[in-house]
Amino acid sequence: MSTKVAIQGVKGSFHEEAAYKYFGEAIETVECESFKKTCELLKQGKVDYVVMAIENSIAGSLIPNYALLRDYRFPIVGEVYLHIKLHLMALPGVSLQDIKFIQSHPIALQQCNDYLEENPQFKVTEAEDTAASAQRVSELQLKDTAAIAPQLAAKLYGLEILERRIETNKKNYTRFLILTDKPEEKVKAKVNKASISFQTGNGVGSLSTVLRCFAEQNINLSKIQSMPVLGKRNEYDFYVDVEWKDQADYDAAIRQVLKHTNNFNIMGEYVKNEKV
Ligand SMILES: O=C(O)C(=O)C[C@]1(C(=O)O)C=C[C@@H](O)C=C1
Repeated sequence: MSTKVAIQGVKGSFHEEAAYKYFGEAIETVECESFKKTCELLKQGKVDYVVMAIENSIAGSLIPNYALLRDYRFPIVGEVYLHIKLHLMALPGVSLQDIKFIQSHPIALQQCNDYLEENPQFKVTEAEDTAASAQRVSELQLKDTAAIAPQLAAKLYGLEILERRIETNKKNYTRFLILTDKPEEKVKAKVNKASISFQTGNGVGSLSTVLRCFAEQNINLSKIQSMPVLGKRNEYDFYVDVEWKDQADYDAAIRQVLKHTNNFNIMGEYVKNEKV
């Protein structure tokens, strides 16, 4: 039986591309209409993994997904970075002059702001995800509508690319997390990154004391995100990603951090995705 991976969106979306990049193409991707649905399927044992976007280099963190990580507490077992390349696509035979409407995922639209501003003749509408907009153009045979989507979606839904690489910033990356409820035995020597959450007191220097523990052990902090603790004023959960070269440095830093934090949780230890 092939590995089942829940993705937000339909086949041909960046989530599917991220799943293929991490697992290879011999998997079965399971389409979900929301990130919450992907987590529910994992909880019910209907899939083996979830692929979840967590941040984009232009749009920033996907904050609601931090709440899902907090609520479902699935271990993070890996990460994938994708170079996001966006194309304008339409039915075969349709030319740019025929296009009146453009559809895509709101984040993808945001990433193509310059192109859309330079072409005010197009009426822009939001879709559930990039590939769903390509699927709709194809299924409804919309001759006046183009989708902004990845190349994979053009291939899958039989569309032709009218304009290539219309994203404003060509250095456009999205980071995805790989979640599961049955963590694999990782070869400890290879693991070099972790996602951790904790709370600190609301006092002078309490967060900097924790961060110093990492710095003193030569541990690189690659991301920090805070989320309010539900129902508690001025109290936050901090989510940090850390990277290391020497496992002993990481172990020592964690021993120190434990002395200065509450609700400390290692959400996952995994291999950093170096190749983008
Ligand atoms: O619409 C898609 O194809 C998605 O996979 C969603 C998504 C996102 O959630 O940010 C993924 C990567 C890109 O940044 C744009 C959209």
